[in-house]
Amino acid sequence: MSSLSGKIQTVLGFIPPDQLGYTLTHEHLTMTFECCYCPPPAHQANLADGPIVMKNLFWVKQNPYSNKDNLLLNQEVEAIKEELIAFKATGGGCIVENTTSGISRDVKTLKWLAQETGVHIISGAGFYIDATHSPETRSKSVEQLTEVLVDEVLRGADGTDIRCGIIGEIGCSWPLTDSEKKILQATAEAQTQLGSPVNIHPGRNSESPFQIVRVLQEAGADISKTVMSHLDRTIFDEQKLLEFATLGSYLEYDLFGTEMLNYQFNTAVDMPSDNDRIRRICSLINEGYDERIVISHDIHTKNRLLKYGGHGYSHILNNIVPKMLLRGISQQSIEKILLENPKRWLTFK
Ligand SMILES: CC(=O)NCCS(=O)(=O)O
Repeated sequence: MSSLSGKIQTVLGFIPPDQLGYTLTHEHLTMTFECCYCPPPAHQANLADGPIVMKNLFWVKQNPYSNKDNLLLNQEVEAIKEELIAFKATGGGCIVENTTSGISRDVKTLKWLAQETGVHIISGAGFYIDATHSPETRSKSVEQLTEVLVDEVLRGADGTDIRCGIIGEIGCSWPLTDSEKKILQATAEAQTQLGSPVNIHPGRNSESPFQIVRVLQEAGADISKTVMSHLDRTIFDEQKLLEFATLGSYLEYDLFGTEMLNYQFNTAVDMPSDNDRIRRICSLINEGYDERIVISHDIHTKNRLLKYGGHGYSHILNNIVPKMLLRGISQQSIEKILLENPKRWLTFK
């Protein structure tokens, strides 16, 4: 049993699990996303540079990864502080901040935001996708990577004493790279030592979550304490989703608020709408999985903030929960999805 057993670790220290409150399990409050910049087509090249303004807002919403300014969420600390104050006033309690090494994790700013707003913030240990791995990260053995993860949870991240309360989001591509596989193996080992919650970012292929679970299981991970993120853009076939659900991870629908014609990272995919997400969640509940579902917005670009006409961090509490109730999801299931499941996941074993 680890020294963290029974505790939840925020950037301000431990909290008793009962103090958590309604929790968004996958957000970003400060990060950069230049690693995933997608140049616009030649006839729209002028839209890549320059700020977000009313005139280009719809285009940015449809092409969020093609405007360079939009990728710098780290420039919006004041706007995000205001949003977190509103999130708390709406009944929100906690935000799990999934920014890992490679996309500019900034635990000092997370600590400041937690102090200023009273929202519990939980920071993530580990590494984003291969494209962001440094030569030093690539050269590490599984044992050395495990040490990094354990250190970020037990001692602090990025040269500070601010400790991470989950491992993740651990970035995986499709196909999985050697460096990502080593990090998954290290994640399993660190999870075994710490009893920690884990969050995984799968590659954009419906086989990716299955492959990741296999790698984690072979390395001894506890899948029941692992969240599989971004299922909304990853598994579309209902039978396949139910097959995945039997593997025992938490099932995360975390792109609430994202509605777009073309999904730039995989144009073969039609990005679901919020109504599609709610329908999927209804069917998972009907199949008996309400104790495994968690939800979030995964805000990672500026255009999704209220300041830029976006849905903001309170969209789920303000708009999605009422729509879920309207579609027959019970208040009891909502309490599980927003409170009980996150609490169980976030409490160290
Ligand atoms: C920050 C991050 O990885 N967000 C996920 C974007 S994706 O389109 O679902 O891959």
